[in-house]
Amino acid sequence: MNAPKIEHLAHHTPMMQQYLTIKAEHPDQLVFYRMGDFYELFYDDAMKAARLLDITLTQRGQSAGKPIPMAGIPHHSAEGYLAKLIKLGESVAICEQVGDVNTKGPVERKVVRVLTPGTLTEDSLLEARQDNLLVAWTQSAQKIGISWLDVASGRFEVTEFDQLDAALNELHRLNPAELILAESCDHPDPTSKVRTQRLPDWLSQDTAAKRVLLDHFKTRDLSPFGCEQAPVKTTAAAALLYYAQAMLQQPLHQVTSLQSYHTDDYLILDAITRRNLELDTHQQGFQHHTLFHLLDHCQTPMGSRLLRRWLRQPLRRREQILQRLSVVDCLVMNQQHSQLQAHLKPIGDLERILSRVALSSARPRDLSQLGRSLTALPGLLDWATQWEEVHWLSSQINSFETLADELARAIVEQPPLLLREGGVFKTGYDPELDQLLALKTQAGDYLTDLEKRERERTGLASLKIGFNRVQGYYIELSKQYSDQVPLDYTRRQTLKNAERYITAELKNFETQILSADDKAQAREQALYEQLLTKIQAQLIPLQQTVHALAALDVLANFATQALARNYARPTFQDQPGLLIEQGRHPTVEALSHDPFISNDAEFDDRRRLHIITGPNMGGKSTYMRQTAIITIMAHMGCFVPAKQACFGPIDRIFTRIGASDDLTSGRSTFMVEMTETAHILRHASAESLILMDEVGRGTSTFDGLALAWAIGDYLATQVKGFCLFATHYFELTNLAEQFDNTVNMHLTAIEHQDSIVFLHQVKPGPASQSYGLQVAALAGVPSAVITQAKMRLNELEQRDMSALKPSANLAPTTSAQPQAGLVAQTNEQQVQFDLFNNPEPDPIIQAITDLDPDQLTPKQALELLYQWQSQLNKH
Ligand SMILES: Nc1ncnc2c1ncn2[C@@H]1O[C@H](COP(=O)(O)OP(=O)(O)OP(=O)(O)O)[C@@H](O)[C@H]1O
Repeated sequence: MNAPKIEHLAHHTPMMQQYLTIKAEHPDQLVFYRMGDFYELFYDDAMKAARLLDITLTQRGQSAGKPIPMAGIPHHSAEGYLAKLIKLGESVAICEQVGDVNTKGPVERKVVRVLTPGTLTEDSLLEARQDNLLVAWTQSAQKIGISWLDVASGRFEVTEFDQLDAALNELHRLNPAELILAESCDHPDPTSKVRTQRLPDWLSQDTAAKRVLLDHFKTRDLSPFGCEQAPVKTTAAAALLYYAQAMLQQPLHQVTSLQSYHTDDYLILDAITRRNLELDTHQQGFQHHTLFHLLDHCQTPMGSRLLRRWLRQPLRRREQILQRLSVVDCLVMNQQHSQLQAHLKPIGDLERILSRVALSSARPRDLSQLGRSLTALPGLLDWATQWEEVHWLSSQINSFETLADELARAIVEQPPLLLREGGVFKTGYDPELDQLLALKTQAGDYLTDLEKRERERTGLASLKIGFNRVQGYYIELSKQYSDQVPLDYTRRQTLKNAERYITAELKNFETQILSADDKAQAREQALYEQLLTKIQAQLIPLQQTVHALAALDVLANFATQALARNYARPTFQDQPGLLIEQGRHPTVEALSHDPFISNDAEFDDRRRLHIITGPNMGGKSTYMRQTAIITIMAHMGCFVPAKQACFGPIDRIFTRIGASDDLTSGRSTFMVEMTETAHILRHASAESLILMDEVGRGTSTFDGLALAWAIGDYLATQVKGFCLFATHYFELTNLAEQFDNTVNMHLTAIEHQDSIVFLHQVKPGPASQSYGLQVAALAGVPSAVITQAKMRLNELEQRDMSALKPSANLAPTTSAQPQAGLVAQTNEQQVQFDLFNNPEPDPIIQAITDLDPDQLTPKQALELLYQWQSQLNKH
């Protein structure tokens, strides 16, 4: 049932009027309306929450003559429900009671926080080892601006693009939890399921956006952020700050800088490539069996998150890569990886804790974790002084000894979840708090003494002193003694079998003790705030330390992996090329029980296009993927699964692997294949690494072969990138004879007793056989089918169908010949046409064949020529 319209408020109860006013301000969010120990949802919100959370839908009386649908969630267990709603893409406005509960009418309530998927800071709502990004997309006539903000860590970056597809690629890389678009901006990716928010257009004005950023960073202009002459960047960044501040209902103190970046500084991997290479998500959507899963043994969650970022955005700048590699090398050579990891182990998720400190929402356990983590720093810094190679990182780490000492003195080892539960501070930290707490402890002794005295005075051994929240302290006596109570006892409460009394002395004690309790709570609150302020004052150096710690964590992890898995340090050169000696596929190697066969890959100006043939299951895809993965690992600053590897400049990696229908966008297998191929041919450069797996197989044999051939030709002559081109069209092996920069490679297999053994070795030259029937038999195709296929194959071979087999003596076409004619230009291929199509002989060719030219006059010959030409023009 829809929430009633705000203009009909007068018909409602005062409480419902309050609710509806608040709800009108949060139409897109589920409003959690606090009532005592519950959050209540009403009307549509109640029905939606009941459905999504599987909680009971009830009714709460009537308002405006109609029943109010209602669903409730206990306040103390709200986090679990919130996590579920956020995971489902919902947003929730938390509306708390902020006024005095004793006032007449509904207590004042206010939305104190709006939880949306992209603005979370609570650990319980976030994945520990994954970033949670809020992304803004802005557009002008010429440029696209993209900014991203990780509210939970405070990292904030911005960039801009001239090209839509480059911007879309970046958007996919960022994988936003929530997207912000200006009101007038078309959605860049209409098929996306990411929650999208529209921002008012006034924020698209450069001056308004600039003001938001200047106010936040308290700077005079935007030049420190590289946004001065870049309106789309300014608006994108401002949109994020504005939105996130509105959701958190406070300034984002954890956001201390804005970084401008250029995607050209990184090895560009598009979404298809990341998916095909299974960098951090398996093709089937899970995280296991991915490169990230294999490599991530980081000690801290922030290390894991950084590793994922590095994996999705490898570097191109040599100095930065070498800086990382030199740390890994130092740790490996000196066997220091486990020492460093031991120093990092006690360090918690400081990045996110600091953000909560900045927002003053850190909980007692955040502070105890911060304290424990800081005490690990002096030891780590001591260790670091020995190793020159880590200086660029360790120089950014402070030891924060004073702060660590204060936290160690202040916070108990196992603090309660919430500050208001009390008991957060250690005895001895604050004398005033100690005194107030002592009163409470002494109170126990005092009450025992008072109880003893009253028993003696009344002679009633069953007299006892008790406390409850409503009545406060009381003396309780069984009803049978009512006539024996002293005169100074005043009755407080009558129960079924007992009477409760108060005396002046007990009342006096109660006043003192209850005020001590309040005072102790207020004192704890004040001490906690002081502590937060002290940490907040050091936020920037703390954040700097944390970033360096995360990087050290990833590099220590790389060193551990390098030693455990026998990886080698890659090198780099300025000449174009790429050389991998004895490379291995890291995840296939790790998951397989059989030994992995290593293979070389060598690219230079004479070996740019590699045509790879070989049987199905021979290892072509594995070989191609490992070449790309090793390249990515090297550019992350990680050692690689190879004996050695050397890289010239590489700008992007493209992959066209596998084929599947893209049902969501209504594209067939072949359409997907060609769209991806078109993207590669249009964007790849001479510095790109390109993997093409079985291009053309999604259509008819001849179209496919013709396309594959033309694409190979284009890659060799126009793009000239470093390309591995796996194919079952053996005709393509002729490209190597045509082009100086093209070579043939094949995967080896041998026949053994009517079966096939894959050797998985990459060798020069084309494959000699396809082994299709043997692989089909291995896969369990019924023997009757295999036998019939064999007979059919024999028949074809007898008809000299050599074009169906690998052939070294195919008549090569020359590059001067027009591309479209390639297929029909070889004898064997002509036979293929005949085999499948049985075409009628062309009447013109037939006429020429039947003609005796000596019998024609020149005029007749000319007439025939005109006639044939006009016939041809009609076709
Ligand atoms: N170098 C290798 N060492 C050991 N095992 C390998 C190697 N390469 C591939 N394999 C194994 O062989 C299997 C098949 O490899 P892959 O998928 O790369 O073959 P393919 O030639 O691409 O096959 P298809 O043409 O049918 O796509 C892999 O799943 C892997 O288990």
